[in-house]
This record gives sequence, C-alpha cells and structure tokens, in this order.
Amino acid sequence: MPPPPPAPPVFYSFPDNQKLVDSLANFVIKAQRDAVEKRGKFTIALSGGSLAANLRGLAGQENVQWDKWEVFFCDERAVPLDSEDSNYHSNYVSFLQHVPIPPKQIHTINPAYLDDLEELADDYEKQLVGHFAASNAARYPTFDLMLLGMGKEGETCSLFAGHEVLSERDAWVTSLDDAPNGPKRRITMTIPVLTHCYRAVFVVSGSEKAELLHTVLDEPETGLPCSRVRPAAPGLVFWFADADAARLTKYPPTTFRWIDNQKEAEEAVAAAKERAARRAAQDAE
Ligand SMILES: O=C(O)[C@H](O)[C@@H](O)[C@H](O)[C@H](O)COP(=O)(O)O
Repeated sequence: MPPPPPAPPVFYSFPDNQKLVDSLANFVIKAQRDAVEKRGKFTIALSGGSLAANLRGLAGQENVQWDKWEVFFCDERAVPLDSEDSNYHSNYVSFLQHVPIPPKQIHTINPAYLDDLEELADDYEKQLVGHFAASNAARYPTFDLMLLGMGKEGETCSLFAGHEVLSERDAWVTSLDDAPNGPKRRITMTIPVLTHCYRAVFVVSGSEKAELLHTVLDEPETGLPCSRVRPAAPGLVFWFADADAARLTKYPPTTFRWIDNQKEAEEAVAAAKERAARRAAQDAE
C-alpha cells in the first residue's frame, strides 16, 4: 500500500508577537510531554535567526522535564560557539541559559573542526547517529520537534532555494561554503531529516515576511525550500505567524489548539477552509 499523503500544514495566526510567544511555549511543552510519555525523552532541533527570541516564553515555565531534553541545531554557521553569528549562541542567550537542560544534552558542533566543513558536518551527523541509531530503526532520525524559520528567500535551515544542498538525499547533515546571505560557511540538516520528524514548526513574524508567507502557503508548487517541509505520516507541520506576517496569505487559519495526529490536522484544516469560504460568501452578499 502506498504511504498516506502528508497532512496539510496547520496554520496558526496570532494578533501580536506576545500571543505567538506564549502559544509557542505552550505548544513546545505539550510536544515535550507527548514525547516523554511515548518515548521517554524529547529530541528537539533549534534554528537560528529570530526563532531564539520567540522561545523566550519557555524560560521560567514550571512542570517542564528539562532533564529529558536532547537539543540539536537544525543548522549552524561555521563559527566559534561564542560568536554572535552562532545559532547555538543566539539560542543560548535568549533561551538555553535560562533553563536547566543538562549541558551534555545540548549538542553543538565541535569547534575543533571549524576549518574543515566536511569534517564539521560529518562529526555532527555522527552525533545524530550516536543519538538516534539506538532508538530509531528508520533510515533517518525522527525528531520529536524541529523549530524552523523562514529566511528572506524562502530558505529554511541553510537550505537555500536553487542550491544543491536541497537535493541531498543520503546525508543527514551536509555543508556549504556559499550561503547567499549571512555567514557563507555552514552545515545544515537535510530535507529528508525535515520530512521525517514528528512535528515541524515554522515561526514567522513581521510584515517583511508577509509576501513570502503568501507564496509558501498559497503557492506551494513554487517549490521554495519552506514549502518542501511536508513531513511523511505520521508527521505534522505547523505554521505560527503573527498578524503582520499573516497579512497576505489566503491559507485558512486554524484556532490555536494542540493537534495530535494527521486526522485531527486534516479535520482542522478542512473546518478552517469552510469557515473562510462562509466568511467570503457573507462578505460578497
Ligand atoms: O542559520 C540560519 O540562518 C537559520 O537557521 C535560518 O534558516 C533562519 O531560520 C531563517 O533565515 C529565518 O531567519 P529569521 O527568522 O531571522 O528571519
């Protein structure tokens, strides 16, 4: 039997950034509970950019099993860990330093390999293999949660539109030395890793993302890297956007709530579509 098609993206739109931050914290904690209940630990991958600041709602939360967290980075710039350009560093400043995750459970690149991008990527992949091989018989690692951003040309992680890193199918982690914006030398998790996770969550804010969000959600056939993140069943993909970023998209927003599985995602998106169609009909009267 062919595998079921990926679930449709679930789109949450929030009136302001604080609502987005609070809801994101709530969602991450639920994802953690779900993962710990089912698998005894919580594997999460963090991105760079504005994501780190949007995770501030997690600091000071009670009833979080921080000792069960295993933190990885979706992509990383080949810079020292204390550089302002380091994705580890930005997440450390905004989030990680405020919560008691045991340091050995925060998996950074090994700075010993900064001069050799291939070694850097291989070493990070080995860290993933070491972690996932025992618990995961699948061909690719299965993160409980991958938190993603959308870059200005539709990239996510360091998977840039039109770049060969997008077609990597074997490696879990690959490298590039010609990123079109920001630091050029980077490593990144690959599309198959993104499409094998249990939950991928994009976090997008600000009006400068509005046009792009419209393209990614309403015209996925354009094939921008962000549109390609459609995790295979039972995986789910969610979009968290503030009102400024959500301004132009026609994709129907779902009322924010925890969605547990593919069937619930399908039903929520179908209901949101019906609501949007009813509203459009009323407006036309
Ligand atoms: O290392 C990186 O550059 C990031 O991981 C990258 O993929 C980021 O998530 C997007 O570019 C969005 O960045 P903003 O949220 O800052 O726009």
